[in-house]
Amino acid sequence: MSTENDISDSGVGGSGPGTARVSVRGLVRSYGTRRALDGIDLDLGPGVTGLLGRNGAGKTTLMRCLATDLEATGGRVRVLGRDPERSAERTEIRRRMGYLPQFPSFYPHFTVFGLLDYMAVLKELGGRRERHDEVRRAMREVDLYDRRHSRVRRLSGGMRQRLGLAAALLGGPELLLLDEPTIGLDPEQRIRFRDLVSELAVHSTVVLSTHQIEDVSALCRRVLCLDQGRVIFDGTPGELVARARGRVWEQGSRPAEGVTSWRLADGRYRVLVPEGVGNPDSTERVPVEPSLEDAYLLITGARGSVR
Ligand SMILES: Nc1ncnc2c1ncn2[C@@H]1O[C@H](COP(=O)(O)OP(=O)(O)OP(=O)(O)O)[C@@H](O)[C@H]1O
Repeated sequence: MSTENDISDSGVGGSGPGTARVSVRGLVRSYGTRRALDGIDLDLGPGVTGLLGRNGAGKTTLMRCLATDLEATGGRVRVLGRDPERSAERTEIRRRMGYLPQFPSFYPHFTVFGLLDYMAVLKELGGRRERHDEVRRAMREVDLYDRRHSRVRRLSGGMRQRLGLAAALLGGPELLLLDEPTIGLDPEQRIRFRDLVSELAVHSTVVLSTHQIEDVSALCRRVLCLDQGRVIFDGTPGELVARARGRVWEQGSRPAEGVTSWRLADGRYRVLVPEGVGNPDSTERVPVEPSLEDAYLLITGARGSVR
């Protein structure tokens, strides 16, 4: 019989409750009277899971609970087989996890190398030589090695984001929590990021909270959509897209209210028809294959014209 500690050490496994790196039951997190998370159940194994949801849906709150940065108000959380409410176990989780917060902040006067080395010390990564090797590896992974002597305050926004990612990668974490990691990255760096995360996710569990639907399409085997602190979809990107089939159209004129629509570059309109609403009334409408973004907008109940 496997125990929770076996799980964390196994390095492999699916996403059932017995083998999960992250296991959450009935998680509630409130801020005062506002319930940001309202009963989340979740088991995550290796691979990349995308976390989608509108602003305020609860994504960052969930990430912070998994990162041991916020305590749950109710429910049960296990990360890498450990209980974040127990001090010693919390420390062990932090040692074995990488976390890129939504708004990472750094000491501006440190150099890139100095800052990462400092974080590696806090993570208790090996002796001096091993630690420095690991810092160099992380800098190369995010293409910051040439900037290792630069002060943090002199880095561009995208470079700072990559610095945060390098910090999260230190020590080869079994669990990587990335909260909007590709904000500010140029297309070349974004591709590099996807390649890196995809490679890591062969053995690690990666949770990617993002508004960049293309990143989810490119990287995620599994997608969770949150709405008002609840999981409203849990499945593959393909299953999410399948739900939108027959509900996406293009037409020449702006549709009546009650559907989501926006004007395209060629002057036509893309129209998303939610369940329970009749199809568009235009005779020149054409059904089109939904994208993941269409499916996401439909499931989160976007309404009205997007201008
Ligand atoms: N520190 C806080 N104090 C009070 N309320 C908070 C706090 N942090 C978040 N909230 C509230 O909790 C809810 C969920 O916020 P959260 O930041 O988790 O959403 P999110 O899905 O990450 O949003 P975004 O996409 O805008 O980053 C929101 O209603 C938000 O206003």
